Amino acid sequence: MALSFLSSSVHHPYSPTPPLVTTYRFSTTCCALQQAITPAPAPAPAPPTTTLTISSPTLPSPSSSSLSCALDCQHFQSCSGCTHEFNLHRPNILNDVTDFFKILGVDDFTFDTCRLYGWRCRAKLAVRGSSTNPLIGLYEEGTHNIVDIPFCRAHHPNINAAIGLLKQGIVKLDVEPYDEDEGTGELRYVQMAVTTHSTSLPAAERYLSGKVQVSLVWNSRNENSHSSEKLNALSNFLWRNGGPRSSFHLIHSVWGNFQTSTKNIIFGNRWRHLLGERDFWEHVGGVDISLAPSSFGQANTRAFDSLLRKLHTYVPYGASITDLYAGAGVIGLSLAVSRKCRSVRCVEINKESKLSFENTVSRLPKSIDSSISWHQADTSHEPFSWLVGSEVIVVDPPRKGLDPSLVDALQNLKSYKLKAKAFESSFLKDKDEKRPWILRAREASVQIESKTAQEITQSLPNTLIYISCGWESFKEDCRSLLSSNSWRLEKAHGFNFFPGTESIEVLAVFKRGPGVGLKKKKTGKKKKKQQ
Ligand SMILES: C[S@@+](CC[C@H](N)C(=O)[O-])C[C@H]1O[C@@H](n2cnc3c(N)ncnc32)[C@H](O)[C@@H]1O
Repeated sequence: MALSFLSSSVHHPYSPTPPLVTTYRFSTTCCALQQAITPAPAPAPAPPTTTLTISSPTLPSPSSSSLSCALDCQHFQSCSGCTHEFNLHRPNILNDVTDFFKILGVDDFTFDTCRLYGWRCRAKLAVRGSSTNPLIGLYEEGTHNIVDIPFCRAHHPNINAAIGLLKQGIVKLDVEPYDEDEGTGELRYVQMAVTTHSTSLPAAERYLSGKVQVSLVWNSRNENSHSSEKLNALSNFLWRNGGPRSSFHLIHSVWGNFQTSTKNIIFGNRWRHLLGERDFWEHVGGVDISLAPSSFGQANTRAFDSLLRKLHTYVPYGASITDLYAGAGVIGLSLAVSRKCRSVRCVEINKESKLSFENTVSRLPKSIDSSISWHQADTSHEPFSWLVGSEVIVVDPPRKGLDPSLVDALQNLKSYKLKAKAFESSFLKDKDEKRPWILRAREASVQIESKTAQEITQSLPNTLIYISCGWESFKEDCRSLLSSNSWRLEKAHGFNFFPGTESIEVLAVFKRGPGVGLKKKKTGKKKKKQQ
């Protein structure tokens, strides 16, 4: 087993002084290996619950793998971010996941353990405390107390460094952190997003040299309020000390977001670009993607890339696809390039993602000959209209899973189609087009036509690819889809998107048509041999 010293130990001047703990992580040749999980190995004996503190570095023996894949984070007891301290490469939930898929006939479920530390490239953190002692972190479980997490092991190391710099700025400029009880103070939250996309660096150095886009959530209506001078001063401080002219270039850009609501909503609707590059580029799934701070972005960039590459293998070349719950359309656009899709429709409720989608499209290879569209719409309204006309449907819903109306449409595709036909024949006599899926295609929020004329078909999808970050809701949706006999489950893969937690990301591939139901339990009776 190959082990490497934690490369994030490169000490940045704004990183807080690290504790005297030497840690190890498996290199990609060990924990990040793809494992076929059949059957699940017996759980490793529980290691002692003391932090692994080693004064002089010695490599742990291979038998201590549970310790080597330990979180080893001093914030573990108080911070609510991580729930598991050991065996980060194998979350406890995996046994349930493996069993679930096995019962449904998927024996070759795989699990990609991905990067175990420094994986989080996007973090939203509360800012509380005082201007002399700011606290930046997550809530303690079940409370509204903030736990300061300067040494978080999940954060990309440059997020921790940027937090260190931000704290210095708060103290120096006397910025008042938000007080939830009083509704007073200036800085409420900060979002840190890391881009690891600098092609001016050798590939091996890019990840750890990532630059941080800092979004400061300011407790005012807009940038004209009396406290915004301080926001600008804080932004300038970050730029002067962490921007391209500083001795350690750490900051990619600084944004302001304005929020005065007393509710538990992090962002307000108003965003202002303050300093640095406006566009934030990342490279995943074979494409350059642009992500505005207001758009959804996956937290684990590397794991998402692995998932996308696996997903590509399930989409036929030249297919027409619809990407539901699409965000900025990263999945759809990466398929447009890698699978040369004939058409790609992305559907997303958040209008803020539109600009990011358009930016990403602007960098797609010119050779792409695909009809591409992005629609700001609620998938739960008339979902059938988004299902018709594509061979492959990709769904990537939030943790709560698919909207019930979408599950219903997926379960009853054929009857919807019959209704649609009746609808169509009653209207096609009219010159005016009334079919909602055709009208929607025309009214796309963003539409890029293919160079080759594309026929709008009314075929039904044959493949459904479900990407899930919510295991419990996935199980429910999966059972509903299978129980309708409209879909069968063909493949499933897991990805360690959130090491240290009880969550994993699942990629499941369904094919249309009835499949084998739940495997019957063996009764122990031998079947008579057929003569
Ligand atoms: C887990 S994210 C996936 C985003 C995108 N697939 C990606 O990987 O970047 C779920 C997305 O679904 C969107 N969403 C939530 N409810 C929706 C709905 N009813 N209709 C359309 N989109 C929705 C959210 O705004 C969010 O962007």
